Amino acid sequence: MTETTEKKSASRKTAAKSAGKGKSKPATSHAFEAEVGKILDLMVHAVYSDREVFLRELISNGADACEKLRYESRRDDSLLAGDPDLTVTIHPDKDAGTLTIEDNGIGMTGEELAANLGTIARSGTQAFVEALDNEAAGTEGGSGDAAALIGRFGIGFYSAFMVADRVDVLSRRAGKDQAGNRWSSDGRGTFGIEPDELAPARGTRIVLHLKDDAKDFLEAHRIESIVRAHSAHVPVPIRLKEGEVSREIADGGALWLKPKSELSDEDYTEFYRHIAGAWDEPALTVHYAAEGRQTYRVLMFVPSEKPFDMFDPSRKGRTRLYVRRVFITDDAELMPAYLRFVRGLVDSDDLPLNISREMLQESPLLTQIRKGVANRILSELGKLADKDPDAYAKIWSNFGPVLKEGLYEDMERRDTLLGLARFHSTADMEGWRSLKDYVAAMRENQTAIYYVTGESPAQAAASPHLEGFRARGIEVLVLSDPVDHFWVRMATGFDGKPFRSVSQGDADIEAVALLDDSGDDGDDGSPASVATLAAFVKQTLGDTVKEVRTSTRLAESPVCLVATEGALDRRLERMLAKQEGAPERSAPVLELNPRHALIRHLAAQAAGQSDKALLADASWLLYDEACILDGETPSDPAAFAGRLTRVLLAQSAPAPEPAAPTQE
Ligand SMILES: Nc1ncnc2c1ncn2[C@@H]1O[C@H](COP(=O)(O)OP(=O)(O)OP(=O)(O)O)[C@@H](O)[C@H]1O
Repeated sequence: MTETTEKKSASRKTAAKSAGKGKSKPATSHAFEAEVGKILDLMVHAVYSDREVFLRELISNGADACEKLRYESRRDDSLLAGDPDLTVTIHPDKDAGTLTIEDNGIGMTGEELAANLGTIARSGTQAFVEALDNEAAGTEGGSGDAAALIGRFGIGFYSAFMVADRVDVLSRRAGKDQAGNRWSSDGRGTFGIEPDELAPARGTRIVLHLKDDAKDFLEAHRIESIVRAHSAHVPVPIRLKEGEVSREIADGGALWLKPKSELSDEDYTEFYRHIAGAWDEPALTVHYAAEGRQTYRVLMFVPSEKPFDMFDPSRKGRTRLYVRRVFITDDAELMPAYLRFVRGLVDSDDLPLNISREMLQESPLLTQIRKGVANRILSELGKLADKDPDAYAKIWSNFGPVLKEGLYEDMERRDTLLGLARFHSTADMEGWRSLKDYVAAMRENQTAIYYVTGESPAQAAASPHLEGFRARGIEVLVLSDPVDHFWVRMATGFDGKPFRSVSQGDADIEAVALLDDSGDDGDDGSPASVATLAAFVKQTLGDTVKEVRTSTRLAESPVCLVATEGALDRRLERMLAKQEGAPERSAPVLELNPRHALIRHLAAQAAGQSDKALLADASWLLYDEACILDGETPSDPAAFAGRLTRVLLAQSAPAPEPAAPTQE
């Protein structure tokens, strides 16, 4: 169990326990969970122009409650007794100043009222509250940018407090002899629960005592237009009750059964918002019927904004499974974890209606559906990438880090996913390059797809390892998502070209011509003396480095560190070193740039009769410099400072008399 879920269920239990007590005493007051308090505070003080969204949220909850009852009634149809037509009814009462939203769905017991309407129900909510805290820190009263946050987050039941200064929830669980209860609150810190037989015979009645500035929500035309805009396609009919007369204002027809030609973008957007509990537009809509070995309909959406729970440790998706229009569960994990940001539903004609949620995991029919849907989503993403690269790039910037998890989790679809992957690269730091683009732009004699890793694109791009690649016009992919470290080690390549880190093994790029070789006089120092220097440096550094050698990957810097062939990437190693039980870090290779003035100068000294103690200091300084370029600090700052002082002193000393041996 993660920390959040642990906390959540603990607080749910406490709330449920105190509610249980509440039943024996007439009205008990309970404190809201701290996080709820924050959300409520936001709702009560909301200066949010779209506050009509509360109605969509309450209708959505009512419809969900009806769908849950429809599911349970398959095993026990007595649950529907006397009232089989599931509906959500909206009832404005101008005299009382109340707006009532009632459903005859599953209902809640007293315990459930306390647990569901006193604590945080959703996994993303914790992240929402954190985002809220950050906003509040920077804004007056926290309501300015908070409004934008409300818009990004499906706000749920608590949104009622945007328009009401008191909310009563009367509810009775479906089933024989269930007691009715009333939950009541002004949204300021506490709520009460008491037994109340005025609760509906089955389901939930939510009575909003509207604030003075929210009385326009009592107008029938206003309600109708909100329902048309936000709730026309919830899969349960909606009725409007004026006085004693009631009429249907939305028919509850399953939108996904309708042909695409009859549906507009607005219809899809509204339905997406209902099913995803979101407020953005879908960035991609996938709607189709599969016919063949089995028949099912699919309506899936890729959001245009990141859901708050995208990196929740549970990695669970929230797609819904229906069987012949009956909602079964949103926990069937229809999508592989790396597509968990996709929202929507599958409606199967062939699964048995009485399938239990437990049996779903083993169902071969469902396995087939899962496979078909994931393939289809990936192929639709691919089509979008071809047809509208900008729209696809937006999806990739939001969900690329999640999709990339598939590169090491889903071997079967790895090539498809590599085709969908986009990267920043040294050829285009802002935009997105595909591997196809990369391969097309490869230089003559280039044999591999090169990448550099770093904590940010800017940091990765500043790496000295890139110099030789830049000088040869070789494009390098910039990998800066934590997930990159994992897939890139396992990827076998793309289009027959292996992936290679620029900071690992032999750079292997000599065969690629320099873009501008006018500055290159072909003089690599004297190869013999650089080799002598390399041998001297290796002898001085001992086991600190595996090897010292001349480099092709450097152009401007004198030195750099690289990992040996087959070892872990140095950045990954450093990242892992912070964790417990990490493997010991392996000794790197120190590479010297034979064209660099400093290396040439030192090579000459190594070959001549110079002061070897000073050259040893310089050797260590070269190593320290390489560490610094690699983003690390010298491991022994005092020794580093000592060497630096001695070398600088020798530089500024007058004539090069035979130098006195330096004292260690
Ligand atoms: N009309 C209702 N009938 C039965 N249960 C309800 C009703 N309204 C709310 N609930 C319960 O209260 C919980 C919290 O509702 P809330 O709207 O805050 O979040 P949510 O509905 O879980 O989130 P989302 O809107 O994203 O599905 C629900 O999950 C549900 O269990």
